[in-house]
Amino acid sequence: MLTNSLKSGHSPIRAVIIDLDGTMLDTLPDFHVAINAMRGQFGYAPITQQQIALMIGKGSENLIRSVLALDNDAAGVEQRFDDAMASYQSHYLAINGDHSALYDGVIDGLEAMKADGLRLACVTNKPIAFATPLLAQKGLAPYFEVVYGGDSLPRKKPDPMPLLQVCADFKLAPSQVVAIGDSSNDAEAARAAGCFVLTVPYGYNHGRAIHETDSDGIVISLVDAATRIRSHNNNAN
Ligand SMILES: O=C(O)COP(=O)(O)O
Ligand SMILES: [Mg+2]
Repeated sequence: MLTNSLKSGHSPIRAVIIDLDGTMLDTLPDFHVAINAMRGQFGYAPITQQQIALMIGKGSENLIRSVLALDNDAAGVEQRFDDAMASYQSHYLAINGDHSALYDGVIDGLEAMKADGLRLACVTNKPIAFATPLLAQKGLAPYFEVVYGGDSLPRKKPDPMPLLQVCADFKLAPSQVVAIGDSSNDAEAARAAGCFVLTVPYGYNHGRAIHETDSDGIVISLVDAATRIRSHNNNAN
């Protein structure tokens, strides 16, 4: 049961907003290849997946600034930002999905949610031009009625804007919606929107244990999440 469902009078959950990187797909190897291709072009030494994992979660601009900051002062970062971003984007699009894999239980979890009549949206901080072909390539696109990338709206997670937009699209109150993600960005956005939030422990949370993030529960897979939502709804009014 979702923690907050212990409150009396809770309504059933009707929709689920699911994060992409670190929740449905292990995309770290794609980031690694694209970032090091960009770094090679600029004459910078390759960096490790572990370094990149700490920088993922707040969208491409934040990632590129963090990567450039390894070799540049603040002025150098801004000076090289546009060229580095263009290089990174072309390298990423060239390999998008080639080195990424679905986490266990993703398809089964999405199937279970669909079977339970839940509406599904994907909200990612990944640019929409990366997210759309990636969802299609991995067979995830048909599950989602709505997809928002980090550049689809004026503000991205941890701002609640994309989650509130999904609630509006689905004509649901935030209290009828649960977000599932791997990072504090997802949890903060959900809390600010007034949605429930479940977290997964296997993704990228800026190097922090997911237990440090405030949520309504930690689920080991999307199958586990589907089970929690079903039990919440069985106890709802
Ligand atoms: O691209 C990122 O920074 C993270 O994307 P996510 O929101 O799907 O985890
Ligand atoms: Mg994520």
